[in-house]
Amino acid sequence: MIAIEGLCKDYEGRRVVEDVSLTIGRGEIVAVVGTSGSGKTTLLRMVNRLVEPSAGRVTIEGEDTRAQPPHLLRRRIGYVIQGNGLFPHRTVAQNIGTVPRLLGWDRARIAARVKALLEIFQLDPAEFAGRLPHELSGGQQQRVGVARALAAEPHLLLMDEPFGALDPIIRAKAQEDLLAIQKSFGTTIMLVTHDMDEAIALGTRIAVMDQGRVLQYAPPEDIIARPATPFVDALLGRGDRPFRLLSLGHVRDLLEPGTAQGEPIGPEASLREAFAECLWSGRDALPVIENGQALGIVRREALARQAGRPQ
Ligand SMILES: Nc1ncnc2c1ncn2[C@@H]1O[C@H](COP(=O)(O)OP(=O)(O)OP(=O)(O)O)[C@@H](O)[C@H]1O
Repeated sequence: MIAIEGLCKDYEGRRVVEDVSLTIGRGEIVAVVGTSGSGKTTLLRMVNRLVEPSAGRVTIEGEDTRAQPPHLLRRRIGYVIQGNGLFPHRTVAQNIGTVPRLLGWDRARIAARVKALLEIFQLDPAEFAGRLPHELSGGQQQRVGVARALAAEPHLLLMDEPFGALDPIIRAKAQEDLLAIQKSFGTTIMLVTHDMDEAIALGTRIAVMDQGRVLQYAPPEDIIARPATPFVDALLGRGDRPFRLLSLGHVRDLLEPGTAQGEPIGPEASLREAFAECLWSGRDALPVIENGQALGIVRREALARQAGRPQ
């Protein structure tokens, strides 16, 4: 568990992070959202001591982060920034192997880890290991950046707008990959994002910041259903709330017996996608099919009900 206790940061007498306390459970993904300048990056960087707090403390599994020199602390914590921050004159393999090398892993172990990570991120090692960052697309660079951060198997991964520069399709894929990796490694993730949809899609909990303070720290469904302040409400966007709520659920949740006509949908598709498909195709129900087998239907009326404010 990570405990952030009464964390503050002052720059030239101005407080930019004000008394932030949060606990992050093992394996959680905490998304930090808020307006520009609200202190998100500063908060994140105080966790790995790229920024030293003015007051308060951070503990990881009960150990104060000040118990060891910052450069040693940072070898245990993955860090990914927008635009990936890869070393331009080092190959993909050398970039990914950076922290394991610093930790003194032997060559064979590093090579095996680099190969495994490239495969996880669907980059053929034979083709990509020897390339320089500028020989990759933006999306590939971003994947290498995440692979590098995960190389030494950190328990904690800090991510600052990691997908901000990606187009919507690559971004959705990168988010999917991150969720899959998080599931298989059990990594705890703290992620700063401007994008409320991203926070809702990825976060087990969301911390909403404004002017250095955390206004609400709760699971996405609570933030949507019960925003703590008018600011949180405004950040969510009133017009989008029903759809954001739907994006949290899956077709499997509203599956009913029956048959329906037309293009089917899979049980793992989001309720938002199913509702959009009903509206777009003018159908009252969609057939739900998995691996060629009919499972039942999902009805527009049930989807519309699900989009209403929870009681
Ligand atoms: N090194 C610094 N010296 C002085 N002021 C700073 C420094 N770093 C950040 N700030 C100020 O602290 C405030 C919070 O900045 P921070 O980068 O944490 O915000 P943010 O929420 O991440 O913003 P954005 O979403 O635009 O990246 C801003 O007003 C910024 O100008």
